[in-house]
Amino acid sequence: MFFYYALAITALLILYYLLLKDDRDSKEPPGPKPVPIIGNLVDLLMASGNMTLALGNLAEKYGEIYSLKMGSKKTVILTSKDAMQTILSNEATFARDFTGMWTDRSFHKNLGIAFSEGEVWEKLRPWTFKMLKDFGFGKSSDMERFIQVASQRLFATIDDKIGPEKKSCDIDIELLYNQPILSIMWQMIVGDLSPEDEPSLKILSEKGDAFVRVSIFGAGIVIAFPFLRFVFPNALGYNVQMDFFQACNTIAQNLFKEMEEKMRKSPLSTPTNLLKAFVQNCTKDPKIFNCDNFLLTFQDILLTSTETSNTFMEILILYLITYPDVQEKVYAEILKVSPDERDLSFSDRKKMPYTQAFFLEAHRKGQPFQNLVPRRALSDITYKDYIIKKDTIIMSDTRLYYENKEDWPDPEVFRPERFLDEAGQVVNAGKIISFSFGKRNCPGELQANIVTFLGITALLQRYKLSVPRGQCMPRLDMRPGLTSKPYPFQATFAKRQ
Ligand code: HEM
Repeated sequence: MFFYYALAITALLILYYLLLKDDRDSKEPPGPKPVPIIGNLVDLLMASGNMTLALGNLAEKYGEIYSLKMGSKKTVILTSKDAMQTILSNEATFARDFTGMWTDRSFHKNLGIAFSEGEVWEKLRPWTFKMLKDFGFGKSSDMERFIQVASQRLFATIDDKIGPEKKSCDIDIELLYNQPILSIMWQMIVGDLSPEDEPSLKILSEKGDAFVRVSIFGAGIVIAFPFLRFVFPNALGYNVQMDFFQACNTIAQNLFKEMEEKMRKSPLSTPTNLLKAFVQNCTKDPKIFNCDNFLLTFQDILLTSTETSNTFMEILILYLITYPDVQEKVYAEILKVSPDERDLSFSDRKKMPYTQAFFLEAHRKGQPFQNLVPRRALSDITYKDYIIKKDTIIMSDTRLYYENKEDWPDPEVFRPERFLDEAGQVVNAGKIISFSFGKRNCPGELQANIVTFLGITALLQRYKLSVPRGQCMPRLDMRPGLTSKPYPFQATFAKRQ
């Protein structure tokens, strides 16, 4: 009998120890006490039903940097610009949370750009973005051509919907720009867009849209408990996500094989696009330049560029219809630089300060990437009096920074003028942090700016946008997901005379 009592007491003591144990070092940032297995999920849920709001709400109690446990993962959350800028610029944070579907999609190997680290990341990221720049990305005249092709295709679809009899029609904005942006990226990787490419683009676009839709659901839970993807693969969207990756891989593999074949026939031809340059490098440095790494680079470029830029386009359209006076001011600048309705070029933006201010304010208020992309500490890091331990996941939340009254008087108001000085020139552009910090920041910032500037100005040259008659004003809060995006809404597209 005594033995069983002793056993029961020991079990209770172990349970008590586990429940109260906090494996945090006193120098680690403060935070709510985690419980075994689920970590701080209850604290997050109690802070808000919306994960992206919950992170900010906890920061109000614990400060600009605090600790949480996502399941068993040690995590710190950064909420001030100073903490993000200092910590994310530290090279000891140039790694990612490489778990769950991110490892499955890359065959459990260190591949590609967005989730790789060490030598692969150090070589592949600068090489890829240099090539994209040499072959069009960043040279605005080539980009302009890519964007014109994509815009013409989109306008033809919209005009078709309006029809010959009418002057306007209502259009769903959700994912409207996914396919046009995808086609721009395709041209940048492959060099052009031929009719034979259309089926591949259609598959990527459809499966990409499905990927984005399911990835909204369950994003938080799967981060904390990656194994759940195998337990509930349908409910958590895992099957759809893997289906998209599989489709990307099949298409990228075919492109790679076809190019290998072409290069065998004429090995000395000069590369004119990223794909060709990649295949050509395979003989020189096969450790980095191989088919697996091409598949993941292809996936990464599509994944990182399409969803983010499409979300930002949705945000821009949302604000243009919600604030018609802002739309009129942007349109007035378009007319001023292009009275004869010629296509704008990226360099025109220098003569359009209000439009630039509109884009900056849309970044501040819309926050397309409110949580940036989590990093992982490669070694212990010191920030002020705190230590972030090796292998801690580092998450950011830009909301409190963008909403604080010291940096932004009247932060709740959408007011592009806050980015203009008295002479009407752009100021404070450096206060926008959507593209993150340090050498692991977003390498596509310039390209994203070119695509969204030319995409929106071409749209406004052709159509006046408004809230459809009889419909309520669209919601201005964002829904959480891979990016924070507007809730589905419609806009009326009326052809300008
Ligand atoms: C409005 C549009 C965009 C926003 C707000 C955005 C923002 C971001 C952010 C916050 C990160 C994470 C950086 C970090 O960890 O510190 C990132 C990563 C990345 N972005 Fe963008 N991005 C946008 C568009 C693009 C475009 C158009 C491209 C490609 C052409 C691109 C390519 C990438 C890549 C490859 C990474 C991973 C970088 C790495 O891990 O080294 N992004 N982006």
